[in-house]
Amino acid sequence: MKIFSSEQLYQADQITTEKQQITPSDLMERAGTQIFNWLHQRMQGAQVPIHIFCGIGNNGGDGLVIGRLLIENGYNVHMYVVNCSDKRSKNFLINYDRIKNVTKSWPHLMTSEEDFPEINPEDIIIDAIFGIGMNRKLDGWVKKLIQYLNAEKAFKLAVDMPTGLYANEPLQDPEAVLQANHTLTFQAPKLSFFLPETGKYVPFFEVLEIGLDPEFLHTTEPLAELIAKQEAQKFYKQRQKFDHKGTYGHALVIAGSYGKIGAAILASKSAFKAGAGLVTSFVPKCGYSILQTALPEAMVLTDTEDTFITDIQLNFEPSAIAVGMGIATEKKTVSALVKLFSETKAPMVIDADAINCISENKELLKVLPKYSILTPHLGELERLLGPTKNDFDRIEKTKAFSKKNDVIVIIKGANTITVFGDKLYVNTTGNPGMATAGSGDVLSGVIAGLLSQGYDPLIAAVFGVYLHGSAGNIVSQQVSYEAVMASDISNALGNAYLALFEQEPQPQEEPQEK
Ligand SMILES: NC(=O)C1=CN([C@@H]2O[C@H](COP(=O)(O)OP(=O)(O)OC[C@H]3O[C@@H](n4cnc5c(N)ncnc54)[C@H](OP(=O)(O)O)[C@@H]3O)[C@@H](O)[C@H]2O)[C@@H](O)CC1
Ligand SMILES: Nc1ncnc2c1ncn2[C@@H]1O[C@H](COP(=O)(O)OP(=O)(O)O)[C@@H](O)[C@H]1O
Ligand SMILES: [K+]
Repeated sequence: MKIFSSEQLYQADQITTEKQQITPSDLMERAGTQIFNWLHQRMQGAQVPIHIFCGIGNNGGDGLVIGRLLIENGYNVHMYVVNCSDKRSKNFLINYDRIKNVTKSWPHLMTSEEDFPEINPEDIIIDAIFGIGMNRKLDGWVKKLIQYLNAEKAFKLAVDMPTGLYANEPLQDPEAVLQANHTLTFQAPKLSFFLPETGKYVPFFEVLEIGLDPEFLHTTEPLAELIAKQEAQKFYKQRQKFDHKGTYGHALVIAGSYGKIGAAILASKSAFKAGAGLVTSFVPKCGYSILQTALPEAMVLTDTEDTFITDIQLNFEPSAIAVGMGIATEKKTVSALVKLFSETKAPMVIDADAINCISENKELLKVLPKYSILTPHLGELERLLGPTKNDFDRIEKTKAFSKKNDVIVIIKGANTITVFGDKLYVNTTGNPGMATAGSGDVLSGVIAGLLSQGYDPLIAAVFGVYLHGSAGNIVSQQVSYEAVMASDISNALGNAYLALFEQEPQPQEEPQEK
């Protein structure tokens, strides 16, 4: 699914009305009707008080449409206009006027704190104050209204987006954002829904299609691509009957130091689980017996040094490499990386301490192999790029880094984002159970396993992140978030592959009346 910017959505809006020869208020009617249908299906006429707060732009216009349709269908509706400006949009006014046709109780005009209504915990609040058109900080009584609504226990449903958030810009005032329980967003999710500073205000959302021009949606390069099952399925490469282990490549995992040999085991095992034909683990000498015992399928090469890596001597040509997990940042390890980066042709995942080595020794950037995949968590990313002001600034700086160095960067987090030049891929799988030691090592192994099977680096990155999160979801459903361990995620990779093509359970049909 595509994530469009607010500018692109306005453009889509305009093209749609032109091509479909409809008015903007027809489009607003579609949008409002979708939300009404959503509510009607769930409420089935229940007389719970519904408080609709409408701004003075088109988000407010949507709120007026929803209110009209609810009133027409006999719901218990209370409408308010958050009258923060006299500059009401044309389509707001059209729908303001239409309210007359269905009720004698005109929406309550709010102009100060004195107008805040009483709301009970079991009521419903609909936030149609601002959507993608909010263009400055909320202040005065409007900010107080948001805080007043946040303090209420009533269920809060945001129309298009919670008031106070921008679709694709950083948050300005965390104290002036509606804490929606659920958001119904039109046509495409917004980037801010997926970033830590803003996504916390969008715990649940659904996308409602409003029939924007399919050609525009199809041909426009989006701000970002959302990767869910449907997208991930397309990446999968079917195995052929006469394939043999050579077909799936020989992955090399360079990992571990004294006390951190587990990182090498987790990554090597995950490379196997992702489908690599052969896996060799390169570790300091102290890791030899540990690896041979813990992972008999892997071949092991060792450094001359006992406790950390100093010189990576190979006796084969790897088809893919994952390097850096638990290797520490000793001077000799940095020299080994310089040599590896300069001499190796295989596609490479660069993780953890290998990223820290780059941050501390910028000369490594000069030899960074093109199309390498860097997998930093936020701490590692900031060490690499320097401090960033907010989530959006971080993305922009990562894009610039990716372009400058011709590499793919995976920003790990709740919604991991893969960055390649201006392209962004936002992952949808994963859960807080994965915030556990070693889960990043598993990811590096998975991506190396995909690379070794011949997946293109960008696809290996995006698909690997999806599979890794999906495996994490499978584990957490079995054992709780708390009990997820990295080795469980690795073990669940097989089920993550199976889940890719599993049919979603169909909703049970109501039994027919005899
Ligand atoms: N294609 C689509 O996606 C479709 C979108 N649709 C809907 O339209 C919504 C976007 O509508 P929109 O452009 O009218 O913007 P909206 O969010 O109502 O606010 C703008 C108004 O608020 C004002 N204003 C701004 N900031 C302010 C502030 N801090 N404090 C005070 N005032 C402030 C600003 O005034 P001004 O800056 O001119 O003073 C302007 O009047 C979108 O979210 C969706 O719900 C559907 O109907 C159909 C298809
Ligand atoms: N709250 C979360 N939701 C989803 N995924 C998460 C969450 N927290 C962590 N993860 C995932 O777990 C992995 C953690 O990686 P990392 O921090 O490098 O772990 P480690 O260094 O211990 O191996 C990343 O892939 C990240 O996306
Ligand atoms: K809203």
